[in-house]
Amino acid sequence: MQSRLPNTPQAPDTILITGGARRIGLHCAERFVADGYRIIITCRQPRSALPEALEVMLADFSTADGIQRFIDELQDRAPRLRAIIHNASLWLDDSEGASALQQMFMVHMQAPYLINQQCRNLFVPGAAADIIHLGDDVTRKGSARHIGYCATKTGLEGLTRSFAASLAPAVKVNAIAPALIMFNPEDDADYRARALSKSALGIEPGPDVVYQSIRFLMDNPYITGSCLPLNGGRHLK
Ligand SMILES: NC(=O)C1=CN([C@@H]2O[C@H](COP(=O)(O)OP(=O)(O)OC[C@H]3O[C@@H](n4cnc5c(N)ncnc54)[C@H](OP(=O)(O)O)[C@@H]3O)[C@@H](O)[C@H]2O)C=CC1
Ligand SMILES: Nc1nc2c(c(=O)[nH]1)N=C([C@H](O)[C@@H](O)CO)CN2
Repeated sequence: MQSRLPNTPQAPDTILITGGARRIGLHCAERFVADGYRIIITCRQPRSALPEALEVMLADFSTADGIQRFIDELQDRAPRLRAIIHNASLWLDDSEGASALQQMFMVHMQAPYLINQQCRNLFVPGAAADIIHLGDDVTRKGSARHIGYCATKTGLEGLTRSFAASLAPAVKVNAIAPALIMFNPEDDADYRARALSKSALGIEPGPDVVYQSIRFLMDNPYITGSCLPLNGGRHLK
């Protein structure tokens, strides 16, 4: 169960997870619900099979107007936020060139930037507060196959350090830099074998390692401006 702060009549109880209707985000949302939190997730289109416990906000961060509409609706809801998890992401290669880079800039950088800037008031003064950015281990050395993706995830890691400095001590801001967490259904056997071989531990760990990392950062009062590697030892190979 979540730890209730003493002397805070209404402890913050809501966690926002962007892109939380599928895969890692949905897993984390379900784990937080089981731990007693209210969860708001965003997705671009209505989804019928989501757990009823999840509050769903439709949001498309591909345009400035879409980001601002989401922020305005979130302000109208005025949740008492315990944390914001910036999970939404596009993993595009460079075949679409500048169009893909622009789309990933919007999702990986402009949306977190504006949401962090405009929604800091939704955290409860004096209560624990966290912003967590989902980055990528690939920022450690670059990516020949996902140049635009890597650039925008690198920018997101830069936002981590800047917002950590800007929002301290009221809000901790950290990043998690995963490598392979979970494959996509279309990943073939050869791709899967090659991806597994890139790390020292050689496993597809599944989404709960991301949830565990998020909780570690939320539950630790003395970490901010950091980027937590979650890569199975890829840096050792
Ligand atoms: N899966 C892995 O192995 C790894 C994942 N990561 C990172 O972890 C996080 C979660 O990964 P994963 O679950 O695979 O992510 P997904 O590829 O499933 O992306 C998460 C969600 O982001 C949402 N999204 C995409 N574009 C937009 C947009 N324009 N506006 C709003 N939302 C958007 C989508 O939700 P919807 O379609 O419902 O709108 C999508 O399901 C990501 O940030 C990813 O980069 C890093 C390394 C490895
Ligand atoms: N938004 C996404 N980002 C990433 C994904 C994904 O499915 N969605 N997947 C990966 C890969 O697992 C990679 O880490 C290993 O091949 C990276 N980012």
